[in-house]
Amino acid sequence: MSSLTVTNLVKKYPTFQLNVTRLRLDPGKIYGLIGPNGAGKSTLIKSLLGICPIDQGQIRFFERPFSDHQRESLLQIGVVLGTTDYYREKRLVSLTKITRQFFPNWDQDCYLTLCRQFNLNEQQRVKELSTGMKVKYQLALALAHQAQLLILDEPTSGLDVVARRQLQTILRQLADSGISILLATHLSDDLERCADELIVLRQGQIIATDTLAHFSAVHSSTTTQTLDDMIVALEVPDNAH
Ligand SMILES: Nc1ncnc2c1ncn2[C@@H]1O[C@H](COP(=O)(O)OP(=O)(O)OP(=O)(O)O)[C@@H](O)[C@H]1O
Repeated sequence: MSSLTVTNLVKKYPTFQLNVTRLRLDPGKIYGLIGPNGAGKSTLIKSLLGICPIDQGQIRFFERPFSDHQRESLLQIGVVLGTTDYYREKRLVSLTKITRQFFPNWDQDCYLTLCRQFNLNEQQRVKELSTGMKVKYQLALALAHQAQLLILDEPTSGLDVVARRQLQTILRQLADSGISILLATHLSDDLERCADELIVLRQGQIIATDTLAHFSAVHSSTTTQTLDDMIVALEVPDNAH
């Protein structure tokens, strides 16, 4: 069973158009969604989640059409979208209490373990958290409702190297347990350490999907070429080098 299937998705903005003819995510894999600034990564993620209405296309989570099964689908998905500043005055403990009511599969032990791992103090208010701590909190919420698919928009960008490595390890373990993960990132470190497959976006279109190993074998012209070099060569048209 696929975790996500997208067919002929179109999302139009006045100066930008996202066109995804086909995309499929399978359980147990981490998909690195990459592309230069403005390529459409966040637009794709928001379109998938119904945050911005699409103009055309079919989205199926766990084989069910999203348009007819929004609530059930969203219960199976964990989401981290940037570091949105919400409910700044609330303590984490109150925010969690509210959040968990929406999720029948909420696992409080898992949530508390993650808070400990991430050094999150539940008595703190949202406004007192650093950027990285906000990301960690969102992740703890996403993971505690036992989502089968995680959709993460640059979750590691505000994290220090220790927290980033910790998160990469957690994501790998989750994928190995059968969870599917869509990870939008600008950090090749994330890709090298945990992605199984790459989805490369440019100007609103997927220009490549490949396993990391195959991508590296095909696109590496020299043994010293880094993953960043290969991505730049693929994403930036020749005449723009
Ligand atoms: N609400 C909006 N209204 C109009 N245009 C938008 C809107 N949101 C995004 N866009 C446009 O869509 C394009 C893709 O933006 P998007 O944020 O999806 O890119 P991205 O790949 O996530 O970029 P980054 O790596 O910088 O986060 C950009 O040209 C942006 O200006």
